[in-house]
Amino acid sequence: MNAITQDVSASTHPGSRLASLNQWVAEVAALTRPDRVHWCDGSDAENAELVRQMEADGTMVKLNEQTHPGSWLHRSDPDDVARVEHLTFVCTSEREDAGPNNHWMAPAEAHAKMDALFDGCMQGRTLYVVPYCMGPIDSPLSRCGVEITDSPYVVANMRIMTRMGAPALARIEREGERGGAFVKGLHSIGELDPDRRFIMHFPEELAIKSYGSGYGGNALLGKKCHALRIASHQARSEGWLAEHMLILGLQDPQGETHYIAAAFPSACGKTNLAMLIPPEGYLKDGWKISTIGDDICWMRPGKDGRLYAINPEAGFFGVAPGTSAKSNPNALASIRRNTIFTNVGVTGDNQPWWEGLGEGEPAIDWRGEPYDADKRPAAHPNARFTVSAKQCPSWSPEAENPEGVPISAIVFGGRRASLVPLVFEARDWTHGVLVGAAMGSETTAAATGAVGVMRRDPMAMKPFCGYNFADYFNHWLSFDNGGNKLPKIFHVNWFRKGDDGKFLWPGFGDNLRVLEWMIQRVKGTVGAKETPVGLLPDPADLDLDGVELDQEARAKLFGFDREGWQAEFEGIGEYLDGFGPRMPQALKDEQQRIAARLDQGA
Ligand SMILES: Nc1nc2c(ncn2[C@@H]2O[C@H](COP(=O)(O)OP(=O)(O)OP(=O)(O)O)[C@@H](O)[C@H]2O)c(=O)[nH]1
Ligand SMILES: O=C([O-])CC(=O)C(=O)O
Ligand SMILES: [Mn+2]
Repeated sequence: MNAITQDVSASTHPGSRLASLNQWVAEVAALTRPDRVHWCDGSDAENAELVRQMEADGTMVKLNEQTHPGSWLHRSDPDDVARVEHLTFVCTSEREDAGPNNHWMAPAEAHAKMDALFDGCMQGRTLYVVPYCMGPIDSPLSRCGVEITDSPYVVANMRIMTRMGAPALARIEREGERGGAFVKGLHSIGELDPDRRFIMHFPEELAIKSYGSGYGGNALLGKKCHALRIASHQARSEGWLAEHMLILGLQDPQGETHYIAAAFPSACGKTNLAMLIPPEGYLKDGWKISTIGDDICWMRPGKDGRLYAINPEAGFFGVAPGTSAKSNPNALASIRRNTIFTNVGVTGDNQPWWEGLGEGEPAIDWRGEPYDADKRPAAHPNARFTVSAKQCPSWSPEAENPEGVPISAIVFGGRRASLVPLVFEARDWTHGVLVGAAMGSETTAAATGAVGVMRRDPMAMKPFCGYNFADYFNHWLSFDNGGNKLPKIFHVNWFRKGDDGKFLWPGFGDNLRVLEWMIQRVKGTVGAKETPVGLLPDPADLDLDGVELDQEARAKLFGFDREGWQAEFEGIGEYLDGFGPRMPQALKDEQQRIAARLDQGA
C-alpha cells in the first residue's frame, strides 16, 4: 500500500481540484498498482514525449517524413483488430433494461469479474488520467469523461478524437463542484489475451470498464462506449438522442445549407458520405458539402422544435481500405500529415498503403511481414487512420457551434445486395422510426466474426445502444409530440448488386444526386410514388446526368419488389416480436399495416 501512495503522490500533476476525481484515481491506482501516474494536459510537449516513448519501444513506427510528416504506424496485436461484440456487456440492475439486443451481466458480478482482472494489471506501467470533453468545450450539449488507461497509444488517439486535457479537466471540475457527474472509464490493455477481454458498461453509474484490448471502439472509451452506449442511456432520461450518425451540411446553388444526419452501420459509408465531393456538374452549379461529423451525432429539440445536432468527436477514426483520391479525396488530403495509421501496410519507402489506395506498391503487410498477396492483404480490412477533423478540407466551422446545427433530414441505410432500392422516404415520423428499427445490413470487418451476413441493425445501433431496443424505439417515437418540427426520414442503399455481383450504383460522389432529391422532398418541390414500404422517386426526378445505368440497374435501384418485401416484412414482424411486451404498440401496428397492404396488393 505504501509504495502505491508514494507513487500516486509522485505523479507529474498535483491531481485535480475535484476530490471525487482524485479519490477515484487513487482507488484505481491502489487496485492496478502502476509504477507512475500521469495526469494528461493534452499539450504538444506531452504528446511528443509519449510518441518518443512509443517509437523507442516499437509501439509506433515512424512513416516517411517527406510524404507523411508527423505520421505513425501502429501494428496492433493480430488478435486485436476490431470491436468484440460478443465480449461487450451492458450491466444494468434489471436484465430487461439492457434488452435482448445486449449481452447482460449483473453489475455486482461484472464489477467483481473486472476488478479481478484489473488487480495489479498496471505493474511496471504508467497509469494515464485522460480528461476529455465530448462536443465543443463550451456547448451545453457536450458531456465529459475521464479515461484511465495504461496505453499511451490510447492517450495519443484520445487526444485526436476528443477535446482532451486541461480545458476538459477545467469543465469537469466546474461541473463537479456544482454536483455534476462525469463518465468514469477504466481501461487496461491487460495481456491482450482474447480470453481475458471484456468491455463492460454500467450506464446507471456512468461507468465503463474495458480490459484486454487496445483497439478502436474497445479502448478509446470516449467513442462507442461513452458517446453511444452510456450517452444513449443518459439521453433517454434527459430527452435527447445519441446516434451512430454522420452529420453533413449540403449547400445548394442558392447558398442555403441543409443539414443531414445519416446512420449507416460500421464500415457502410458514413465517413465517405460526410466528406463527399460533388460530381462535376454539381460543382459547376455551386453545390458544396461540409463535414460536421462522420460517426456520432447527439441531437435534441431546440426552442423552435427542430432537432439540433452536435458531433461529440474532434477527429476521425476512419476505415483505410478503399480510401483513395478517387473515392474520398477529402479523407486522403486529411491524412497526409499528423496521422496515426493502425494496421495498414507500408511501401518500400515507408509510406502507408492499403487495398484500394490506387497508387504505390506494398512491401510490408500489417503484421510487419514481407507482403505476399497469397498470404494476406497488405492492410487489415479494418485498418484505420486517426486524424484531427480540423485537417479535413471540408471541415465545417459549424462543428464548433455550441448550439449545434438544425437537421432537415435523417437518413438510414444498410448494405443490402438485394431487395432494397436506392432510396425511399418514410410517410411520417412513426413510419420513419419503423424504417430505422427494421434496418438490415450485411456484416463488415469492423467487428470480429463472419463478414457479409445479413443481420438486423436498427438505426445502425445494434452494437451501440446502451439499453433495451424496445425502450429505444419508444424514445424515438416520443419526439413526435405535436410541438416538434421533425426532419423527414429516408432510407438509402448504396450497395445493391446486379446479377453479376457488382454494385449497380456508382456511389461516393454520385450519392449527392440522391441527397438533392431528399432536399427537394423536404422543400416539397418534387413528387414521389406511393408504395406500401414508402415513397419512391420517379427516376426522372433525379439528376442522373453522366451516370450510366442499364435496364437491370434502373429496375433494381428504383423498383418495388412486392414479393420480396412481403418476406422482408414477415422477418421484421418476427424481429419486433422478439422484444416481447415492451415493444411499442405503435410500431407493431405500423408494421402490421404495411404487411397487410403488401398482402392486399394495395
Ligand atoms: N460501393 C460503395 N462503397 C462505399 C460507398 N461509400 C463507402 N463505401 C465503402 O465502404 C467502406 C466503409 O466506408 P466508410 O465511409 O469508412 O464507413 P463508416 O460507416 O464511416 O465506418 P465506421 O467508421 O466503421 O463507422 C469503404 O471501403 C468504402 O470504400 C458507396 O457509396 N458505394
Ligand atoms: O468503433 C470502432 O472501432 C470504429 C467504428 O467507428 C465502428 O466500428 O463503427
Ligand atoms: Mn462507426
